[in-house]
Amino acid sequence: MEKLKAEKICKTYRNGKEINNVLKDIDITIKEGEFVSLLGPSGCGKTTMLTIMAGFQGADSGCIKVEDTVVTKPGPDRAFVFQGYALFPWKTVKDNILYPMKQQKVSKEQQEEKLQALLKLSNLEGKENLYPHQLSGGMKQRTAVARALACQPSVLLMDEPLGALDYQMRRKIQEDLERIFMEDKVTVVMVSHDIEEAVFMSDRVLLMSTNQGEIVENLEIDLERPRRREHKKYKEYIDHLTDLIQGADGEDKRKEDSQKPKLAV
Ligand SMILES: Nc1ncnc2c1ncn2[C@@H]1O[C@H](COP(=O)(O)OP(=O)(O)OP(=O)(O)O)[C@@H](O)[C@H]1O
Repeated sequence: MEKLKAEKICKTYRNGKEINNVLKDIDITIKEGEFVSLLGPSGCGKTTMLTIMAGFQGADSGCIKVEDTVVTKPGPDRAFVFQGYALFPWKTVKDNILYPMKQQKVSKEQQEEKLQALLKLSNLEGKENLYPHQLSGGMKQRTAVARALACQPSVLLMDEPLGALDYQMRRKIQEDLERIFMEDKVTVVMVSHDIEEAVFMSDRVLLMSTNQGEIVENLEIDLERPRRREHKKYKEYIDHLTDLIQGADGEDKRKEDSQKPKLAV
């Protein structure tokens, strides 16, 4: 079943006289329960696409649909995890996770039930009364994901969710998040510029180019979960995407790309 659809999304930013055509006619379809990464070089429009999906800003033309409902503004059907986590520093782990449920006027009983399930799922049991400054980067990240899942969103949108973590911690949290999403089965769109992370986490990787956000590769990651980094195919996927990104850096390749028909994915 189709969960989220971006249809012919166009977005141009204007700074004074300067015009920046960031996205042109971008089509993306994401299935229920699918984990899709938007990968690409800095400035290619990944975050712009994600914030349009979230309803934080509108497209100039085209539309976003979640289960056939057109997105016009942010809503509880789409949870967003920001790069810096955006936890409330004055609230404990527990109160951060409860916050969206209170906003949604979920009953006290259900709040408690969901809280316990999320603490367990996110491996945060025993940490519920700590404040964000008392947590490690990984715990903050898991709290942010638990809070995002609290309202059972249709779609989870994550912008470079592990960007603030060091290499070792990133790998550990990738595995934690994989386990969470294997259980929760939420539909996820993640922005990343880390090729390995995109391959590890995703069912499908969409590679965007700086040529108006054009999607130059739609790569299904056909590997069983939990993923194994030593798998031969895992390395092949990474090498394939690395080659494409390095190739796309060349001006000639970009010109060639712009003449190819667009991928609708
Ligand atoms: N609010 C804005 N006003 C004007 N220009 C913007 C705005 N937001 C983004 N841009 C420009 O649009 C282009 C795409 O930005 P975007 O943040 O979507 O890229 P990105 O692929 O997410 O980059 P990165 O990986 O570096 O975060 C960039 O050239 C950026 O400078």
